[in-house]
Amino acid sequence: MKQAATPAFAGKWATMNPALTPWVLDTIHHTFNFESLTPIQASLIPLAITKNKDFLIEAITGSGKTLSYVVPILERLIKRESALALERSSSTESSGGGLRKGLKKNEVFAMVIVPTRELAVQVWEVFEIFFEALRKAAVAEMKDTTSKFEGDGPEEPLAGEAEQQTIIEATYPSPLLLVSGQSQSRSTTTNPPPAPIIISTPGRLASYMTSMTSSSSSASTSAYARARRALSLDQFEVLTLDEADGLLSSKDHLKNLEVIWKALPRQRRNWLFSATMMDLLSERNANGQVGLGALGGGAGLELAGLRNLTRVVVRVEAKTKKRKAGEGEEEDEETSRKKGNKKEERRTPLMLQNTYLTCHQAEKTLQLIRLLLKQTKEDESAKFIVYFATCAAVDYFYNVLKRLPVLSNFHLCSLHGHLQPNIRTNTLASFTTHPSLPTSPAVLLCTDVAARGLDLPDVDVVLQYDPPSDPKSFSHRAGRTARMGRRGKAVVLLAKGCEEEYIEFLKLRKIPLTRHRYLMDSDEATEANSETKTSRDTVDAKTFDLMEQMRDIVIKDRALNDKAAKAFVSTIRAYSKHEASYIFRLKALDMFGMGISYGLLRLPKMPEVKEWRERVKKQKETQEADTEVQATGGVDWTDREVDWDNFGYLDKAREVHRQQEMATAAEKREETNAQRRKEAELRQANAKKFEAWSQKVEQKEKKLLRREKKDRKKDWEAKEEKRLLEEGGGLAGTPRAALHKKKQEQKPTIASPVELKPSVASDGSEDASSEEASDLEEDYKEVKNERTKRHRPTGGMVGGGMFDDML
Ligand SMILES: Nc1ncnc2c1ncn2[C@@H]1O[C@H](COP(=O)(O)OP(=O)(O)OP(=O)(O)O)[C@@H](O)[C@H]1O
Repeated sequence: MKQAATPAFAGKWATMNPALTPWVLDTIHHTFNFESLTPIQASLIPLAITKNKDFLIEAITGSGKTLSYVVPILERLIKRESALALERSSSTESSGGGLRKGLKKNEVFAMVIVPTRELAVQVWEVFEIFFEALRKAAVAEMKDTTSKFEGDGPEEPLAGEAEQQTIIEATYPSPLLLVSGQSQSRSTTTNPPPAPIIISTPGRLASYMTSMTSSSSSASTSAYARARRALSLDQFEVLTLDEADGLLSSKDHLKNLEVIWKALPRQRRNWLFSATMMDLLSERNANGQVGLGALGGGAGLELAGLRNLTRVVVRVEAKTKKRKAGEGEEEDEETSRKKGNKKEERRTPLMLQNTYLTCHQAEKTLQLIRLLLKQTKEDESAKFIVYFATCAAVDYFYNVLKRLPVLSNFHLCSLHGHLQPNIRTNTLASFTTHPSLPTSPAVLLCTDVAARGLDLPDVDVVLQYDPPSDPKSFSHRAGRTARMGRRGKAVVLLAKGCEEEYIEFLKLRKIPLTRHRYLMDSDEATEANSETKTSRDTVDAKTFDLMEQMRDIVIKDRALNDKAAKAFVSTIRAYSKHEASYIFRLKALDMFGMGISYGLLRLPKMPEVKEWRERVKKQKETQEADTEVQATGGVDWTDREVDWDNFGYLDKAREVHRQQEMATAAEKREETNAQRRKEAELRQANAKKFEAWSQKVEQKEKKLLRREKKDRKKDWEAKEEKRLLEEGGGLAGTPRAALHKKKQEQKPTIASPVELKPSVASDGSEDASSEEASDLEEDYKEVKNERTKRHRPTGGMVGGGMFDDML
């Protein structure tokens, strides 16, 4: 795997026009051991040295962009120093020391801003190589002068060696490195003095500039004014933003950059570098604005005074062959070129074998492990980088994978933004200096903190466990391998049946991917069955063995279970924020598969999981086609049986704390329960009281109602009586009797032995039957009166009337 192809070069450093300062050229030749320029260096360096323009630069990863700005900054600095030295030596402001030095101690000439502390350290180291060489040259020059003076007989005493060193270090101070947890320069003070070149992340630089307030500044002074006063920026010339698209598409970075831009003089050179620089120009912001003006929700590059940017773009062309659909392709571009295939523009290195592997969500960890094993055994790879979506996921997988027996010979390191700065530094050093061999490979598990700009030597394979949320990161991640003409391989894991559209998406961005075959267990791995496996619908049985192995690790320490849950939840949150959200749909994310792949003991309680459970249940019960659930390979979920109360932390202090918390919680629960019981009893007692009272009220109300009813009846009867009196002179008896009669007429319900017929025909005339009816009515009344008499409760007799006899 460690073969290297010749990178494309474009001319020699020695013959560059304009010629480089001798000690700069010397350093490139003898310290870096570079003889030729890369295409981007050949295109940009002469322009950047000679033209007073602002540049927007895009060139693929690992193509030497760092030297493309380091060298011009140095050349411009040298020119400015000479000019000032001349100007100032004739005035009283001579810097002294007898060496050619024009800038004053606090005068800043250039700044390089990068998104991460690791990249800042790396850039600082490149500058420092030149400054070391410069100091060595100055020492040699001094020695020369000394021996000359000694030969000639000195006129004044010369400085000793230690003193000379101090003068030289003060004259050529190292660039000032401003990053979290560290301020590296020759100075050891916490707030180091400025040097001609400052390298920093935006946040640290902005706070450095604003914290260096002058004595006259007040709280009301603006941040920019304070920043301007803090440093002497009169001689400022070059502002470089490396990974500029990353910096400018982050709101946090933009806020800090605004402070810096406003403090810097408008008359300056701006150089913006990235492997994906042009993506930024075509990106839309939330308001639909396109291009530079759209950046940062309106802040835009115009804040930085960037208007007339000259674009310098170096792309690669690859010869590609026509492929048959479904063909297993794993061919690098060099092989393709040799076969004379047609040209295609691309934005990734030619020597990068950029691939994707599809598998079920549940199989991702299994495939990751098989990739690591296969690459070391078959391709002799020794250095890997594995990208995850979140810090928590890196942390968890680092802790579980390093305990898996199958990876016992791997040296695992973890790098993410939640680690302390010194741990980050040590991790990176441990990864880069590890004597990686296929028998003892090194693996860096990380987030996008290590996606951009890091020049980690000899990385053979980049694996993306989670595709990046920001598609721009994809080529930066993959670009940590195949740098400067070396061969390299990148594999992104995509969930089968739902994430494959990403392949087409990247193709449109000129990042073509080829398919990587699904990897079988080494026992059964043959090309033939691997190919069949790619089209399978069921989940690899080994997935569940791995899940149990991971669970066995997690069950040993509750801390791992916490990490697992955090990793799972944070990854789901990150998934929901994918910029390509129409491809990476949260709705289609197989929660059970993910839980299996993470080796979880139980699934966290979150709405997304609940929803997924319901969908799987529905699919099972109703057999209703849910394509997203079906695409998972039919995995189900079962919690591991765990005695959660007795599942403790290995860390003793933490376990004691948990036990205490449990005891407190139990006490609290008991208190709450007691309180609840008391409340319930009180409620019951109150209810009883209320019941008795309410019954009384009810009875009273009923009584009142009855009285009202009675009164109303009386009123009505009185009215009726009156009315009948007025109308019914012809009716027999007293008004009350008439009323009684009328009532009887209206009361048809008591069954009479003979059916009563209407006494008045419908036309109003009396008919023959009406007399008969009237007689019958009289008989009936008599019978009824008789019965009523008998029914009167006299002598305690109950029941037994005429109708009863009839039964
Ligand atoms: N002219 C050259 N000849 C040989 N090697 C070089 C040359 N210039 C740079 N390199 C080496 O190439 C590697 C990649 O360079 P560098 O880190 O500058 O790439 P880059 O384009 O900035 O990559 P990225 O986009 O990932 O930041 C480094 O190890 C660097 O030392």
